[in-house]
Order: sequence, then C-alpha cells, then structure tokens
Amino acid sequence: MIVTVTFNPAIDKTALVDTLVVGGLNRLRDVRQDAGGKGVNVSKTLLALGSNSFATGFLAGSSGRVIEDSLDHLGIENEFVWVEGNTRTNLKVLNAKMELTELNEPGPYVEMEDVQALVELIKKKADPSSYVVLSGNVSPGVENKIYKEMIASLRESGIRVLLDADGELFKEGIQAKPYAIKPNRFELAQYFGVREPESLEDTVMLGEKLLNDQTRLVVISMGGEGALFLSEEAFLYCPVLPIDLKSSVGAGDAMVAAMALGLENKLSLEELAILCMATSAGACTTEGTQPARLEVIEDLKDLVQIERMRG
Ligand SMILES: Nc1ncnc2c1ncn2[C@@H]1O[C@H](COP(=O)(O)OP(=O)(O)O)[C@@H](O)[C@H]1O
Ligand SMILES: O=P(O)(O)OC[C@H]1O[C@](O)(COP(=O)(O)O)[C@@H](O)[C@@H]1O
Repeated sequence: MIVTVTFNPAIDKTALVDTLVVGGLNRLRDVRQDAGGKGVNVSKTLLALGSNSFATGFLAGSSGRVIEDSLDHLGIENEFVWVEGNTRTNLKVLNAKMELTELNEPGPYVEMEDVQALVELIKKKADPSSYVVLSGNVSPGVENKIYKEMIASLRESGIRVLLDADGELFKEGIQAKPYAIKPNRFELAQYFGVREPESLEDTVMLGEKLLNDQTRLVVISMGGEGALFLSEEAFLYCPVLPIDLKSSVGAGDAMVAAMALGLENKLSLEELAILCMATSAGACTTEGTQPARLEVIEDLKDLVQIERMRG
C-alpha cells in the first residue's frame, strides 16, 4: 500500500493569460479547478496508473470538503485530520509562452497535537511493505524538522519514505535518510548552497552525494530537460519526451507517483525511469493538474530514451 501524506493540500486554480502584467490588471481565461496539493496529486496519478493508495494529511473548511469529495468521487481511500480554517487555494497562471507563475497560499494553521493525530493515522495504515510519500510544503505552525522526525519514526516501524520537499524541509528531511527523494535541479542546488549546475555531469556529482546506505534512489527532475535516475544499480539520464504541452503543474507529482509504484513493484532502475518519464510527460499533456490516461502513458513509454551514465 502506498500512503500519500499532504500536510498542505490545495485547490489548484489554473488559468491562462496572454501576458502576465506585474502591477497591472490581468484578465484570466480558461480557469479550471482541481483538487490538489502534492500528495493528493500523487494519489490521483496512482489511480490513473491502476494502483490504489491511501491519501491523508490535513484538511479544513469548505475547500477541504471539496478535496475530500473529489477523492471520494474518484474512489481514492482517504482519511484526513480536520483543522480550523480553510484549505488553501493556489493560483497557477500560464502565459502565451507557456511560462508558469505560481501563487501558493500559506494554508491553515496546524497545531502540534494535530500532527500527532496524523502520525498515528499513518502508522495505522502503513506497514513494513508500505511506501509513505511525504511531499510538499507544510502549514504554518508546523516546524521544518517535521519530515525529519517522521522519517525517523516511520523507519522504527520498518516503513520506507519517499520525500519530495524543498528548502528547509528538504534540508532537514535528508538528514533522516529517506528511502527515495525527488529534488528538482533548483532544490538540489539550494540544498548544497551552489548555483544550479549546467552540465549533466555536475548535476550527477551533486545528486550522488545524497545516495547512501538508506537513501537508495535519487531522481533529479529537470523540467523540460528530462531527468536523472541514480541508484547503486546505475546512473541513467532520460531526455525530455516530445509532447504537446498543456500544463506542467503536477508533472513533478506524477513523477513521484511513478517512483512509488516502481519501488512497490520492484522495477529495475531502467523500468522505473521509463515509467517516471512517461507518467510525468503525460501529466504535461493535460490541463491543470490532471494525470494522463493510462493508454497515453503506455504510448509515451515507447518514446523514452535512456542514456547510461554509469553502471
Ligand atoms: N515541457 C515538458 N515536456 C515533457 N515533460 C516534461 C516537461 N516539463 C516537465 N516534464 C516532465 O516532468 C518531470 C518533472 O518536472 P519538473 O518541472 O522537473 O518537476 P517539479 O515540478 O517537481 O519541479 C520532468 O523531469 C519531465 O520528465
Ligand atoms: O506544497 P507546495 O510546495 O506549496 O506545492 C503545492 C502545489 O504543488 C502542486 O502539487 C504541483 O506540484 P508539481 O508541479 O511540483 O508537481 C500543486 O498541486 C500545488 O498547488
């Protein structure tokens, strides 16, 4: 069973504008809403891939109900800890050049006792065969060391964690050596306090420093430049797939879903890379944060190219 944990879910509002004017009036078109937040998107993608998951985290107010209803409607098993306030709405604006501007709200306040309730819920659902996906930002009130503490505590119960976070959450979380991680190139550089590496070799050099006796899989996503897959088995580079881009929001989450499924199904690194590339490219072919249909993902798999950098 894959358990997805979203501390700070969101209703994702995606809209188009010809040119985004900072400090001026912008009239949005093609506005659409999706139940989102990183873990929620991972669960939705897993469903598209034909896999069940259990979605949990924090929800609040009427926006929280919208997300819960959406998961129920899709048939995704879920149980959230309910807190005061209202789940956030995040605005994603794409201009005519398909450049994305994201405006993410902070989300409702969460007390430490709510975090305790969440940890108990996760432990009730997960067992040593489970992968727990910890992804995204946390709500105000939650400390940056939370993922680090949760990874350590889940490990005591034999549960493996896949971490997808940025900034301090990532920095702290890494210290507890999660089983798998998916930084993008910016997050990787931020972690090491360096400028974004330009070459694949330099990116690999940073990424391999994060592999260790417990962190067995490092996937570095590079947006329109593809992704790197590092494990003790091999180091692989996959160039980006040629697709008709609709929205890249949720592409990272799609990749995380494919990683979790690949690990659960014990795929080889090469098979896992193919699934990740096809699933994330598929997410880019849909509007908003919707995952692609399984047939689309299957077709995209044929386009994946793999360059072996080591192993
Ligand atoms: N324009 C694109 N065309 C095809 N695939 C893409 C595109 N943008 C992203 N992807 C795929 O999605 C993956 C994750 O995207 P990325 O933007 O790196 O994630 P994140 O949102 O986590 O930063 C990429 O590694 C790539 O496989
Ligand atoms: O928790 P954060 O870091 O604020 O990110 C939340 C946002 O990320 C998303 O999950 C999309 O993430 P990706 O584009 O990285 O896949 C949106 O659904 C959501 O609004």
